Amino acid sequence: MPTPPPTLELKDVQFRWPGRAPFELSVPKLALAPAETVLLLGESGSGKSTLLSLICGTITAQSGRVAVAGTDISSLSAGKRDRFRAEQIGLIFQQFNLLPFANVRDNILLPLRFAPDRAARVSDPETEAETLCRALGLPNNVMNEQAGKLSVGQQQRVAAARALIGAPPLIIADEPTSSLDAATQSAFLELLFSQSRAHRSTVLMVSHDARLSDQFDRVIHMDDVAQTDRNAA
Ligand SMILES: Nc1ncnc2c1ncn2[C@@H]1O[C@H](COP(=O)(O)OP(=O)(O)OP(=O)(O)O)[C@@H](O)[C@H]1O
Repeated sequence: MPTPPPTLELKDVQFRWPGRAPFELSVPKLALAPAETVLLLGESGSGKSTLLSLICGTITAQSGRVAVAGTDISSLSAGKRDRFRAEQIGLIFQQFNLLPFANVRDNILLPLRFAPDRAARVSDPETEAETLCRALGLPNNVMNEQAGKLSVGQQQRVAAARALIGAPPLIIADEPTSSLDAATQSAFLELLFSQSRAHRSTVLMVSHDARLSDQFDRVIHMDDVAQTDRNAA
């Protein structure tokens, strides 16, 4: 069988933050396969967030290729990039970024509003949101609860459901477990992976915490994928 194209591919990427203390990041090669779960480890300041921003297309590289699901993000206009991100990438942030006054249902369904193709994959959004809540271990009847009133662990699961709905090819998680104890972290990852595998979504998670390594298919370190220069001229 032919090898499927990578869900994420970076090739000869060069990016430089401008300013008085410029920071340059270069990534010669990085590829993630469909349904792979990858932990990206790195020290503070090593450029993890910069790399995630390049992958999400919120910043663009000066040169090189950053392709998600086969499309080079730099080939898209800024407006098209926003829609592309909503279609192709499920995001779980460190602070979850839920709308605190909106209910769980509206939080989970939010990305579908900006991503018609992703929405089209969900025949019954309400039922799909409920199914994800159940699979992620949220209590029954949580859909009408105000998101800001849930526990931190529950909010994290709502954020995961929001990222997973409509099965985007790539899930990006930026330190989503840093505020949780080890047992809760591990249980959350189990749930996230069982759902991402069911949808064949690739997961790229960034962390400082090497103790999570065993749960992932592959662990990569910033030092191994990227060269950085803090004094780039
Ligand atoms: N918006 C920006 N403008 C200019 N420089 C920036 C910007 N964002 C980050 N940098 C610089 O890029 C470098 C890498 O920062 P980045 O946030 O990517 O690292 P990180 O590995 O995610 O760190 P942490 O784990 O502490 O979040 C730092 O030197 C930082 O000062």
